Amino acid sequence: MEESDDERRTWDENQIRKYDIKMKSVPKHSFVDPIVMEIMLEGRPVIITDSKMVEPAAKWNLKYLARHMGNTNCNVIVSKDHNFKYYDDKCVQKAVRAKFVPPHKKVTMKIGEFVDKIKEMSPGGERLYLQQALTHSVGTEIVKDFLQFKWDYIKGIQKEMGWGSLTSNLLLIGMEGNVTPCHYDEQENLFAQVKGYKRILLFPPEQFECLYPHPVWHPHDRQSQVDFDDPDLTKFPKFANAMAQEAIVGPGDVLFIPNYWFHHVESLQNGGYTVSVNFWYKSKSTGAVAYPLNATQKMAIMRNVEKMLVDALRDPDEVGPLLRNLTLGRYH
Ligand SMILES: CC1(C)c2ccccc2-c2ccc(C[C@@H](CC(=O)O)C(=O)C(=O)O)cc21
Ligand SMILES: [Zn+2]
Repeated sequence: MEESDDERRTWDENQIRKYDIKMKSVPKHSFVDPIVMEIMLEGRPVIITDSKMVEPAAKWNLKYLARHMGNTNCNVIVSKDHNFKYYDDKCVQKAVRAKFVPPHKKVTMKIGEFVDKIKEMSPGGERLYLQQALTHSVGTEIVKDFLQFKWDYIKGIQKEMGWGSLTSNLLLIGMEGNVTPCHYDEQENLFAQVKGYKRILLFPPEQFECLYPHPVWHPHDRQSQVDFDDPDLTKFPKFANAMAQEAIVGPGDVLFIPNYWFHHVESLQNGGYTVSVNFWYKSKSTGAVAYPLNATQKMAIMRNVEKMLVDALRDPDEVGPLLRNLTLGRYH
């Protein structure tokens, strides 16, 4: 497609994927409104408008990025369909590796090649998703823009929220219609939308039981097993009770995705390519644990139990039977 500066000023319903999920809207407020920090301090998502947090990135269109990131070898995910279901090939135990079929492949390419490929995207053809950590190596102009982000505002949030260090910023360039299926991360996330529109469905940790994440030792650790395009309500009956909080973000919007909150992310269909920059932070150290524990702490406990069991049993296939023997008929 031609580099059109008159990018879509807005979006419409038929660009949104239709899922059979009950949903309500994520609150949206200007960065000057004190309610933004109130909502964030409650550990709830909020869309922050007009912050100009990553304003210097507004000029990051494909032409500009190709010109200033030309020599960077970028990580690009190639998928045969619209889903980009993250997997971690490092933790794949050999037993599991044999059965695991990676849903996409990871390649590196120069951004110029990436730009040419997404221009020739054919419907039903393979899709690309560039995700590149923003480090000093992406080129001096890009680094210059990055240093001109509103770091005083960003650091103000980090301090008030008591977060740990900024662990990484990912530059994400997605093709229209790309989907990152429902998953959670173990970090706080300030998700800045730079170009194009994305729709995010968020679910609180309390809905863990409705979203059935893969076992911790599985390559798809942290990802929901439920296929939103075709949910199997026999295997995952509680998915019918899931209630999403929907956020549609466009250029200049920043979405707070709290630690351990499940999120499904889609680049709107027929909306052109999208550019996002995320800011992942280590979460606040739990410190003195208050009882009753909250859902996030219980998810962390469940992760530790699974890790301990797979270490103790060695064979991942023995974890299920042992947990069933432990709980069925005894704990309910
Ligand atoms: C799917 C993809 C490209 C990927 C493949 C393989 C390994 C890692 C990742 C990865 C990590 C983060 C995102 C950004 C975002 C989702 C979105 O914007 O699409 C999101 O989930 C977040 O900011 O937390 C996207 C990806
Ligand atoms: Zn994520």
